Amino acid sequence: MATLSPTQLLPLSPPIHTSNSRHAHLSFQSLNPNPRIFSFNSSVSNFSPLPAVLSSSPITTESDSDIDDVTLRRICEPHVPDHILCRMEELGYVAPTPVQRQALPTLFSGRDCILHAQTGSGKTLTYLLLIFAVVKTQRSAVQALIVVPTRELGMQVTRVARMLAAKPKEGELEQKACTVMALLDGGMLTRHKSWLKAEPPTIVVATIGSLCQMLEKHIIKLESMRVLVIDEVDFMFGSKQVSSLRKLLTSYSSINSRQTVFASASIPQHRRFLHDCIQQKWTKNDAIHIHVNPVQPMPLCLHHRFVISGKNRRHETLLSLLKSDALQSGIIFVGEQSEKSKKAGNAPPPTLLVDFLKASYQGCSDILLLEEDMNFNSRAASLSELRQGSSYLLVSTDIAARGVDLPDTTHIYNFDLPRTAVDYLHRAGRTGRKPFSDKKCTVTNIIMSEERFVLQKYENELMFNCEELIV
Ligand SMILES: Nc1ncnc2c1ncn2[C@@H]1O[C@H](COP(=O)(O)OP(=O)(O)OP(=O)(O)O)[C@@H](O)[C@H]1O
Repeated sequence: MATLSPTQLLPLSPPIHTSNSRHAHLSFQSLNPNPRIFSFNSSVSNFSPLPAVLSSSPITTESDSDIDDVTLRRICEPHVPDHILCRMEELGYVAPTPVQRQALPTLFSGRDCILHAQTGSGKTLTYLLLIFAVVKTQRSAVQALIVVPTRELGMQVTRVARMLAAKPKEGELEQKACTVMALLDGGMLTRHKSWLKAEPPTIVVATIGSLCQMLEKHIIKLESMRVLVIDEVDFMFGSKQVSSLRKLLTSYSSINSRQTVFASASIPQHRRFLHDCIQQKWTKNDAIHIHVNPVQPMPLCLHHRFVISGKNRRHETLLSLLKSDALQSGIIFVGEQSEKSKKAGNAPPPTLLVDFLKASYQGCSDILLLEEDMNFNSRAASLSELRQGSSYLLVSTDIAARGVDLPDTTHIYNFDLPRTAVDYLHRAGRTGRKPFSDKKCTVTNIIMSEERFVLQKYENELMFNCEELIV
């Protein structure tokens, strides 16, 4: 199984026809000269003609004005219980985002789906609403499983699911409240064991490592699972845990008894992935790829800049950017420490940067660190502190690049360039996360002159423009 890498994207075919021109789609295909390298299933060597279900068609046949007025409630009724819809509205989810408008009717029809839409477009609420439509809280069994790549993303998805699942008001319904368990690496598995034995939760949000431990010991059972979601699917298939993921998709439950949803903002070679999903029986034959806004992989509200800086001046460059941006809240992405540097006993670069900022930057009350080597409690504490603070500066490795939702983030700084275009897309997507806001957010790259061509390559692949800033 090969890992997924950045691929060049190019408009390939003419728009796939839709009955409504506003939903017209273009398909993209990787230009990678050796497609097997990036395959989700390198064993599939001969391509049969691609299945006819490759791209989404418009789900609705309503007129333009109806579409403009449509509410999430209208799309979800009668599938999602009313108390969940009320809670959803209390939380401020009233109008659907494009992915919700396009995907929910298909999801409610029971089809397996690859949910492919920009960062910050509302994919989490989309699959959670499907789950709430399907599960029956009277049954005492795990009925929905959401698999995520990191503990941080798992905590966030659990938080949203629990907010939506808040107990029905007294007398309103005889229903039991829906329970949500977070089964995440670094958690207390003994506590979870007792919970699973006493009364299985309705929804489980899990990282694959912890989940497999529970599955192998038969502590968690998935026979009653009706919905399986794999979030950040391209990352999951490119990770070391791919064999566990394949096993989960094929051995612990049957595609016929569950609905399978794969979600991500980046699915390189998505046509091939859909093909492999069907061939490998990870999904049913009529699985659909719903690709929202394929001509624009990067959210339009982002303004991209770059600053050329000498290697030894990057801390000062960052400091002067922070001062001139007068930012409210931002994330600074730093590359991982090399093995050589670790062996030499050097402090990790994110730690050094936090120390530098604490000593020299007064513009932000909270300067926090998030990196893989921190213990799980400190990682959790960093994120929950951020969610409470009104102004923050988070210094992080790519651990915060996928899925983490901090809607108040207005600025992203790439102190080190990401390794791939896909990584750039996800880092940049940690800002501009208020679906109905037209506020511009900024992504700034601090680069050395010899890195300009790398950034240019990302601009071409992801179809955005980066403006030079002289500081
Ligand atoms: N219908 C809606 N109305 C208002 N806000 C919404 C709606 N749906 C989602 N949001 C908000 O949009 C933000 C982004 O949503 P979400 O985290 O689901 O994005 P995503 O598509 O999963 O992004 P990523 O690919 O980066 O993980 C969240 O803060 C969420 O609360």
